[in-house]
Amino acid sequence: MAHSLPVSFEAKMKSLLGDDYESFRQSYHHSPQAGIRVNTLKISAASFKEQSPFALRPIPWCETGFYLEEGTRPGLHPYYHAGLYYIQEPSAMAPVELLGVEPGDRVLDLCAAPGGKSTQIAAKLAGSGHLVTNDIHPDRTKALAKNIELYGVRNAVVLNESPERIAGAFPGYFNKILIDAPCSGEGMFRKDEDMLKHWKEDSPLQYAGMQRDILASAALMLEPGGTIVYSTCTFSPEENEGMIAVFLKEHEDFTMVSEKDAASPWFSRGESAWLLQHGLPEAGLDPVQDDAYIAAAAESRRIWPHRVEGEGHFMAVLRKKEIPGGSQRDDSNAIERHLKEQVKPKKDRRGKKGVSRVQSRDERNPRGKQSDIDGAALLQDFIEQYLHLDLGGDHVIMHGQHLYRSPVPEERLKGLKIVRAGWYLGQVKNGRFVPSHPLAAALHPQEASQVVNLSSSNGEAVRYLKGETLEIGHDRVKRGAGSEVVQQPKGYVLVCIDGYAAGWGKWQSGMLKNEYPAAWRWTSV
Ligand SMILES: C[S@@+](CC[C@H](N)C(=O)[O-])C[C@H]1O[C@@H](n2cnc3c(N)ncnc32)[C@H](O)[C@@H]1O
Repeated sequence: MAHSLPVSFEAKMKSLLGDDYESFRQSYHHSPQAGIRVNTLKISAASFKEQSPFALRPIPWCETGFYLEEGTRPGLHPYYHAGLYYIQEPSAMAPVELLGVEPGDRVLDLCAAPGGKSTQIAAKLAGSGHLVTNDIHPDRTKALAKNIELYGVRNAVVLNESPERIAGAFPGYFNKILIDAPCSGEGMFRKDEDMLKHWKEDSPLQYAGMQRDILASAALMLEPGGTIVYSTCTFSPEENEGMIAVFLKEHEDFTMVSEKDAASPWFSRGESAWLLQHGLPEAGLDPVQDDAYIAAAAESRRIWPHRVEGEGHFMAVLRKKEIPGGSQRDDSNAIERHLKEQVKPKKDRRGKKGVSRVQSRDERNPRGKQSDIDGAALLQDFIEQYLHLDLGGDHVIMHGQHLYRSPVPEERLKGLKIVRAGWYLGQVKNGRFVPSHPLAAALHPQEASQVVNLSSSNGEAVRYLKGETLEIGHDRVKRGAGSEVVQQPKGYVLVCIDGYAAGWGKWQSGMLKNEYPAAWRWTSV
């Protein structure tokens, strides 16, 4: 499709790209490539490849990412609802690959909705360490929270905050931070008509102000030796190399990292020389005095739609210098000590392994309700009856009647707008623990005492996802670990699709009552 582009955008790109402009312009005659990224919290990329309902072609910069053939509709398969993959534009998979996330890391995704990169980070954490994921727009955090839950992430906190306020609560705390910045979106013109419609000649400079503030807050939250990846989906030098040059000038304790992807043939280098044409005075940079910062900014990476199969993207990897001979997390150690004093783990009131006494907001309130305090016991009863799971009791917290397993001490989140305090486990209702859908979505079948498996290929899974009650014989209610039939099944069963958790059902006398949440239901015919 040959998009018509804003005249001033075309003129600017022509002046920047020179001889390369024609092939750049030609790329707008091709459709954008669709992609999916396999959710390795649920299935390995190798296993998914074997059972994939779609033809897959590897995306070179992301081991778990695949191109789809044109016309494929991955959102219309039960595997999507079982959280086996995330539908993601191929270039958008690159920034997290550069962040180098490893299990055990403390990661912040500052501009995260709807959660493509957060789910990718969570997959790399593989349940160890934690993710704080945030977006400033309240509506967009709903989609973010839903995706975190659909993908079975157990170790993420979802916030709806400004970066400055998060910085107040987490100084020097994270070792990896992703800033997938709000931007003028020039790289998405081919894929998203809205970006094209909203673009104005001064959009880059408007976004640049925002980006500068976000980067400054992120710098405060990074521990020495830690890494920030800054990415945009736009071409303008003002929001890219210019932003990085200014950041380096204002943060002498940071350096550019270039070696990580030096050998990546699909990424191009940044273009510092462009700053001489666009954005230097506005950014407060002097071409002579600041030449070292301007040159360093070229160590960034660009993805060009006319050079690879993907939309336009920019990425820079920044490292905070280590403190020679010093503790690398001085700040946060002090805060940690302070928090430990405030939140001493209390003795397990039931004396059992599993859920210890719940940290309840109301518990610290002398007028707290008795029902809240019973939350730990009710949850523990549920776990004993239905699950094989050790939640690590100190982390279970209660907000009102709702129980979460939080990966960060609750005190740390005080005063922040919390969308999800962690893995949402369920709620206390009429004196019972009612398990949540996110609890089911993040379980592995072997962690459930009763499992019913539905097939994706005979219509049964779709009927479940539509909210129907299903006839399921006793012989199909199995123990999660193995294929043994449960002798006297009763109550909650984990409903799986081809062996992957999709939600709850309640089994009784050959009928599976549907517990799939109404808001999540399959609505297509
Ligand atoms: C490029 S999108 C993020 C896409 C997301 N990383 C993903 O992979 O799905 C940028 C996001 O930044 C959010 N945003 C805008 N200004 C922000 C700010 N000052 N602080 C945090 N987030 C902000 C927007 O609401 C938007 O969701």
